[in-house]
Amino acid sequence: MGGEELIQGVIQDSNGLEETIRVSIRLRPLNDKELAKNDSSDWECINNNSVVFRSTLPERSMFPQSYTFDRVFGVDSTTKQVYEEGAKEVVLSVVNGINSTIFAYGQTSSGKTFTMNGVTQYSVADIYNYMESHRDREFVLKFSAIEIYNEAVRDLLSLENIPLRLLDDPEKGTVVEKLTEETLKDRNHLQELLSFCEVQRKIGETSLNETSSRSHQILRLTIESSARKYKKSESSSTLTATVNFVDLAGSERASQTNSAGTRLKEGCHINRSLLTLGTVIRKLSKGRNGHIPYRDSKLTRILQNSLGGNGRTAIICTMSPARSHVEQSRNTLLFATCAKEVSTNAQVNVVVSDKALVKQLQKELARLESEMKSLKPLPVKGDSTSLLKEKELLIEQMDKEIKELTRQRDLAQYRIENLLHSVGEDRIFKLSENTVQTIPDLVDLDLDLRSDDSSLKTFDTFTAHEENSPHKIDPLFTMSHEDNFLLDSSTPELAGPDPYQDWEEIAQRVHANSEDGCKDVQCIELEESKESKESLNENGDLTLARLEDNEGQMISSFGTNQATSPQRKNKEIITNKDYTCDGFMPKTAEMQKTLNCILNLYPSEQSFSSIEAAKSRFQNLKLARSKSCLTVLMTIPPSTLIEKAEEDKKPRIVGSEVNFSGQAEGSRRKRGLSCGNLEENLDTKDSHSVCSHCSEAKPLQIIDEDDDDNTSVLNFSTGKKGKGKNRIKKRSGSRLGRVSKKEEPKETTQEVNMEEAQELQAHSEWVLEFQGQQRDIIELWDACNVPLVHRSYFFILFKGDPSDAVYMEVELRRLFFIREAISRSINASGRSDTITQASSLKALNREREMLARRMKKKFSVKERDALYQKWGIDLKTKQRSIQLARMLWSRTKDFDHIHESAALVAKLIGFVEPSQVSREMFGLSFSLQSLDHRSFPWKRNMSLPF
Ligand SMILES: Nc1ncnc2c1ncn2[C@@H]1O[C@H](COP(=O)(O)OP(=O)(O)OP(=O)(O)O)[C@@H](O)[C@H]1O
Repeated sequence: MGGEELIQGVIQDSNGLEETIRVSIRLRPLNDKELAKNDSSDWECINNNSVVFRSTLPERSMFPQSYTFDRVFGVDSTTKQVYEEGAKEVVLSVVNGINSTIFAYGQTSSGKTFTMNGVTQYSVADIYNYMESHRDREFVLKFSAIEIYNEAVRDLLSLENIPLRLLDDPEKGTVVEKLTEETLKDRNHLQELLSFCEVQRKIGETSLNETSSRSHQILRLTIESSARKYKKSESSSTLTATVNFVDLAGSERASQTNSAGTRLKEGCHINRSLLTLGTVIRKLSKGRNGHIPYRDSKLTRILQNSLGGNGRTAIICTMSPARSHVEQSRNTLLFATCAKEVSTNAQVNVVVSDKALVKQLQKELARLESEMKSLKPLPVKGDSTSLLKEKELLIEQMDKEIKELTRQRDLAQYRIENLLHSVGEDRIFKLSENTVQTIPDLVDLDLDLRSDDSSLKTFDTFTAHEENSPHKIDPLFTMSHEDNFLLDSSTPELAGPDPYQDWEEIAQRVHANSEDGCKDVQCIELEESKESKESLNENGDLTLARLEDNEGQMISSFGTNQATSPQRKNKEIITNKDYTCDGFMPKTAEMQKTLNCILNLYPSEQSFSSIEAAKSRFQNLKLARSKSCLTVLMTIPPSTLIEKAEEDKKPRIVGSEVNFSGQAEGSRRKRGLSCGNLEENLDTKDSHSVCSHCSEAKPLQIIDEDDDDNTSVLNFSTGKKGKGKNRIKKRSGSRLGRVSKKEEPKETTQEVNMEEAQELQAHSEWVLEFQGQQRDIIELWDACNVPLVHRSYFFILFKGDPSDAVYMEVELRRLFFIREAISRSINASGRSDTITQASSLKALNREREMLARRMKKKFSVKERDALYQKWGIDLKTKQRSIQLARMLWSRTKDFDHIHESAALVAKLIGFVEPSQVSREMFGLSFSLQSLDHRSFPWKRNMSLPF
């Protein structure tokens, strides 16, 4: 074999030859001993394929047992026949590149060695004959021989008796490590080696003093054949195959050997290999499913390819015909029967030359490269690691964010709860304020039943609420709620539950109804809006007409700190509508219309159907509560004022009239506005009697004021520290007049004078107190940025009547509270130097809006309707309450939340007990129980216009 054509690999033909193991039976002749013992044969080969057991015993002779195999050789058969018909075909497959194996299986001294030696010789002869007959091809023969004894592998070509290890080769399967493999030079060389192996085996057996083979012998002849090449550049394929000649040890069982000690151990090992061989054959005979225990013995492991694998196999089972060996013979036949069923898949093993292999490998490499290009590159380990770390960091960061957001959410929820809580308190407070400012408009209508006690109770309730509230109100939010009413002069936003889906429809109906009632008033108002300016310019001192100073300029210092500077009041004009006379006028007019509507809505039998009736009653009743409020109610309609003023061009008796006309005459003297004055001015018919109240208390001297003493609505509402002394003096006069009118005649003039003196003294003290409170309130309005609307309302309603004390007190308390809250807020921010009050209030407004939005979302329509039903408010009541609230709101624009107002009205007028008004309804933090109905005694007697 040339060195340039090294065998690099074996390629098996995919189209293998599947066949079963060729099984032959050979009966040896009776040997001399057997013949001597007349150990006659019970076996008869009836044909070339069957052997029959015929017992010589009469009782068994009738039941012959027949065994059929590929070939059965009788005692007369020669080894050549056995080889030719039982092994040659299989053996010579090796020259065609197919592995082959010839087994000799049988009991001891059955003729295995005898037969196998002959078969090997014939095979070698035939192989060489084949080689010689195929000169066009080159053949390489290699020979190796091993012996397996006691599961030890021995190299028969080696003189050293060293056990060899078995190795697993991926291509060749199990190989014997360091096995001598002789390349045969010629057939003689092979014969010498065969002889040597025989000697080696016999030497071993001789050492054991045994005549029979106790070991397995495997002679292996490998043949590489290739087409003979004529040019060095030519490449050719090579066929390579191995033929194994296996002479097994005797198959008898250990028990049958009657051996012990070494013999027993030997027998066990022999049996181990033979038993494993039998198991493998038996399993293979049933198919290749399941585990085949090739590795359970050295024999089966080495012959794995020959047993049901890539190769052709022939088994020659030798048997003794002696009757004494019947059982062993039967076992041999059973093994042969199983082996007959085993199929193999012989394939041609093509050895590719290095060049062909390189070429083939290059082709394969190109194909693989093409496939790799079409595949996406897998991520490198380093990249995937960094990516993993990146994602872990991201997850960690997201976890942190989630925790932070969760914390913020909890904090926000807590804050919102506090807000709602505080809003509830504030809302009640605000409602209380509304009650003070708006409901009193209704309250004042019920002149018969009002008392100082009721108002005081109301005030007490509010005070107690503020002082005894179990809730700690956050100043910041409290302030924001406060300013919800105080700081926002715009039309209040409908926040919170809005149960009035049919609002517009209802409103239109109500509006129509109310407009009917207010038609006259509105008509007058239209006239008034036009005439009032003229009259203002002409007269200048009516309640709502005092909008310009002596030079005719608008006073524009509402709601600003500048308002406290009298020097600037006539010089600056604020263009903002809400803070100018133009902005103030409609609001005041709206309020006035509302009040008029309320008056008109009351039935005549309740003495409130007409202003005249009310005025008449007023003149005859003792004003126990806010006289100024009532007076405003009775005198606010400017048209009426104007009408009365125009009608009474004639000189007035009272000092105010004198002053009025005096101003018309160009005098710079002005008069303070007081309820009494207005009342007196308006009531032309009864002017004398009313004025007599004032005149009794020296009204003429007191009412007259200096030119600079501006105590008009604008001055008061804008926070100007007007000299209210004269006005208060005038009030004291009214008070005195009222008192004197209601009092019974005194028994003596002295007692009367004493009482009057005491009362005068008390009233003087109140006047001073009121004046001080007024100054404080004005300052606080500025400090708290109280809108003009509120200032105006307050001014109109409370003008120094002793019964106004509670309202003054409430206003002061609230303003103090707001100012303190603002201060705390600014201080809490730590940036008092940079954060202005305005910015703080702006922030609070934002919070208020946020809160309002939240409240707005609180209930759905269905939920609200369900609540109405739950609270026993039927649709009619609901609509009526809505009507009233709508009317009030549309006129005054002073309700922050119309729905709340409506509900409050509905509750307080007696449809439902106030105690049933829950926080759910108003979005308040606690029940309106604090607004105990005793605080609103008017409701028991008040009849609503529906
Ligand atoms: N077909 C045969 N014709 C004539 N003699 C035979 C035949 N077969 C075997 N013998 C003889 O029988 C004897 C035993 O044969 P052999 O040694 O081959 O048996 P064996 O099966 O190999 O026994 P062991 O397993 O103990 O080696 C030998 O003397 C052999 O010459």
